[in-house]
Amino acid sequence: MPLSSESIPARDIRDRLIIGLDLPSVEEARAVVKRIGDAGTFYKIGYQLGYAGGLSFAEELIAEGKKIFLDLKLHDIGNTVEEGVRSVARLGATFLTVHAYPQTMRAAVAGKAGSKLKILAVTVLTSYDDKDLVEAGYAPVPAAELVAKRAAQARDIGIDGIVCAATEAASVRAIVGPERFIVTPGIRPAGSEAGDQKRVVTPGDAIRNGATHLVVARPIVKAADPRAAAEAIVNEIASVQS
Ligand SMILES: O=C(O)c1cc(=O)[nH]c(=O)n1[C@@H]1O[C@H](COP(=O)(O)O)[C@@H](O)[C@H]1O
Repeated sequence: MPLSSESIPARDIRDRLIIGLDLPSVEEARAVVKRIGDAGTFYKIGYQLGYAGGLSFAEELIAEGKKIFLDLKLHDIGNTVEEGVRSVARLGATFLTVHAYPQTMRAAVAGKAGSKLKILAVTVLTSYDDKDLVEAGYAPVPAAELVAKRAAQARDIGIDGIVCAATEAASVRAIVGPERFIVTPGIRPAGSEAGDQKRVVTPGDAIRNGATHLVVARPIVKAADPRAAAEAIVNEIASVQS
């Protein structure tokens, strides 16, 4: 069963919104986190901030009681991924992404052994549609089909959760079973700009489709009032039965 907003306490509903700190410096990220205050409990740090001091900042936020998703999207030879994941596991983050290639996923599962870190497998990026897959060298395959194949492989390898577009969350749930996390970026509140995202869904529909967590960056961190933008999404999550 997907998480139900009726059966989980309010703090856990806030945890279902992961705010992407896609910002150029720790100073700017710290200022945004301060403005969001207790409306934000779970933050994602990816390439932009991660390569600009963001890993130390992640440890700072963890020490303050926030949850951290390190979106490093690892993909390399098995030994490098395994040792990299082992290093990340020591930081105390909650989630880490790897690309959903079987070798990479197996190495990540080995590297996190004995830690609390949860590995999320990125299936097909939400900025890709079927045409982009062909351009990248794949034989014509609908993105949803490739997502399903990779989700099944992730399940068989013992990955903790799947990153996919919320358009595929319901079919992924049927594949991975009731326990795994389904984390969906490409979320756009009604009326907001899609930007480079192609498979976009509103917060409410993503939860209805079975997402356990929503990843939202620009619609919050670039908003005139980031706290209000985060609160509005949390309220939308809370209003939906899933
Ligand atoms: O792994 C991710 O978080 C991710 C996977 C994916 O398929 N699509 C995707 O957009 N993301 C990340 O989710 C965030 C979405 O940002 P916004 O489009 O600004 O909300 C970015 O930080 C992306 O790096």
